[in-house]
Amino acid sequence: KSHLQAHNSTTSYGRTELSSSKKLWIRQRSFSEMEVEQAQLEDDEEQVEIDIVDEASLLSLSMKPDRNMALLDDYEMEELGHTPNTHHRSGYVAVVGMPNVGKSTLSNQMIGQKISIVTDKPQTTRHRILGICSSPEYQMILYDTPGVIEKKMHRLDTMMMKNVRDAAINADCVVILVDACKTPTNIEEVLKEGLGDLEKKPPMLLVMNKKDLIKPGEIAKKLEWYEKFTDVDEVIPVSAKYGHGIEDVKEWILSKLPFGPPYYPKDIVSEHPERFFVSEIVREKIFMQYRNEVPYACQVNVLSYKTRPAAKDFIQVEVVVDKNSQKIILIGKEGKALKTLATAARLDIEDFLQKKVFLEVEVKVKENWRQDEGLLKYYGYGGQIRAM
Ligand SMILES: Nc1nc2c(ncn2[C@@H]2O[C@H](COP(=O)(O)OP(=O)(O)OP(=O)(O)O)[C@@H](O)[C@H]2O)c(=O)[nH]1
Repeated sequence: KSHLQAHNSTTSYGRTELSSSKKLWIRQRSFSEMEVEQAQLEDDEEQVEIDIVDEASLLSLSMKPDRNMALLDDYEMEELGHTPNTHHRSGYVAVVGMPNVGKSTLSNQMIGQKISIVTDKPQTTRHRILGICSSPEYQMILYDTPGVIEKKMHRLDTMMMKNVRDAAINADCVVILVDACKTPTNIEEVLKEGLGDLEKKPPMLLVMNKKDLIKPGEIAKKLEWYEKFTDVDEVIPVSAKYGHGIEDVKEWILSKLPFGPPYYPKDIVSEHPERFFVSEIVREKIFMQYRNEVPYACQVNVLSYKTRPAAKDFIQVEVVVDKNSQKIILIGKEGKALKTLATAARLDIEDFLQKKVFLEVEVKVKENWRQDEGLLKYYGYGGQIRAM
């Protein structure tokens, strides 16, 4: 038997191990009772394991799997009802663009599920969110790259930049997002940051987002400008927020993807563990509730996530900040601010997971975490995320 170890299961989420590449990923699967018990036992030992975890158990989000080492073997295909189809297309799509242009909104619309956080503050997407958009005929693996950053203030920013580059190198095509409200400018800078000095550029689509905010005449003029002064293969105006033009974007991407079997089972929407979404939701709420530099100084870690068949899931989260003054702000008078944050986050997490949870949020000070390369890697900024 090949790459996947099959689990027989009945409820909730499970893990599948790719024994050949030692990759762990989550998919909608279920556990037998014995597995639930075992998972609970493992959970109790989790804290210890985190410290000794080796490189092999990290998910590499930028790695494009080799087709020959297909993730799905014949057994899986059969189980998922996927019959070999020579017209099936699949591939990797890098979404690049300046901060706040709507990359997360576009990805979420394409996948039809809220998977990356959307706020009106720039640079909130730190990790690359890998969303998977599937239909019986295709599978698009979307890289929602972090916002391209101009000022390199922290080591964190440099590591984010590297992630952006890796994303484009692996892509079968690139979607460059620009804000339709802004005066057209050369996209060379964004491209250079995104693609680096690639010899052979993948097919490129320029998506002019937020078209709902400008007049039709202006759209036409800007569209013409981009067609004339950039070397992208096509320009499509869309309104990601209102879902206009999304199908056209999908159609263009589809035409650029190579023929081939799916990389992942069709029921997967993302390669990230659920706990990653939990921390992203908490981060989103921090951005919504606090001002100035506070949200940018926060790192959210999920310390423990226990699934309990007979009770609410128990989730323990820590928010790491640079300074004590930030901690005081986060907690607020008599802990009121933190309570508001935790409630808002819990409601959204419950909505996302479709079940009730118990959420515990704690604030910790770790001076200068944003300059500490070791800590940053540990938090997953090296283009990898810890699989737990
Ligand atoms: N009017 C309008 N607003 C939009 C549209 N698409 C996105 N927005 C808004 O623009 C803001 C930024 O959207 P995001 O999707 O977070 O942008 P992003 O490019 O992922 O941002 P970073 O994480 O900073 O890279 C949010 O307030 C969105 O609601 C659109 O089509 N029309």
